[in-house]
Amino acid sequence: MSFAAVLLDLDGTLLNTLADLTDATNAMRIELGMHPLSQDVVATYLGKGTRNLVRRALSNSLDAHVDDELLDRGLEIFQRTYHLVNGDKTLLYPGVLEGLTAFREQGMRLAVVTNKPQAFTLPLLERSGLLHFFEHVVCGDTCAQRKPDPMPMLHACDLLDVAPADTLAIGDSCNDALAAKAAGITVLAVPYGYNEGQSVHTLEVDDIVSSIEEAAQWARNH
Ligand SMILES: O=C(O)COP(=O)(O)O
Ligand SMILES: [Mg+2]
Repeated sequence: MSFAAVLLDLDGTLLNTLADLTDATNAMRIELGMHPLSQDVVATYLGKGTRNLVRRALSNSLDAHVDDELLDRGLEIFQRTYHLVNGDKTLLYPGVLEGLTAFREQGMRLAVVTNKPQAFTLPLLERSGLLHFFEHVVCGDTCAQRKPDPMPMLHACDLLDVAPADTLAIGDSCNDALAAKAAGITVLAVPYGYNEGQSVHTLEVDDIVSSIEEAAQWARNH
């Protein structure tokens, strides 16, 4: 089988954004009189978009309820701070440039499908030098639903004018795996990102690859 397009997750797949996200999270917690959290804890709260990160960080738990007033205050502080630090300590994972270049050389169309809101995503892709690889960028606030709903991946397929069956997705979390499977898209996982504290081996994916470069080799052989 050969693929016409590749949909790439952003946080934990292309870019290691954990340090900046932790700084903004802790600026919020400190301003609200709470103690800072470690990067390891914040890593388990990533993946379901900014509002869920803020809710999880305020309650210091994965699924506790936070009242709307506190959530809105937290969100305002988080957004203000993250805009200031977005990209400062962000690093490309090894093999990303090689892999994206190889996909393009194989003639594949590329899009990002991220749960990060657009206001943070586009400046970050620009600053990281990755934006030019992608024909489309679908963000957490582009569609009515975010991953793990299939809607943003199906929207990316529509924008690229490719069938889901001819598309490959690559991500680091259950949100990517579930969205891709529900959309009928082949999906690979990388093991170095953030999967809400779970091993990537628990994911229903077609394979696990060590890098985007290895994903491009995998695509060439399938
Ligand atoms: O913003 C998030 O929660 C994670 O974004 P991602 O979909 O790029 O991993
Ligand atoms: Mg991710």
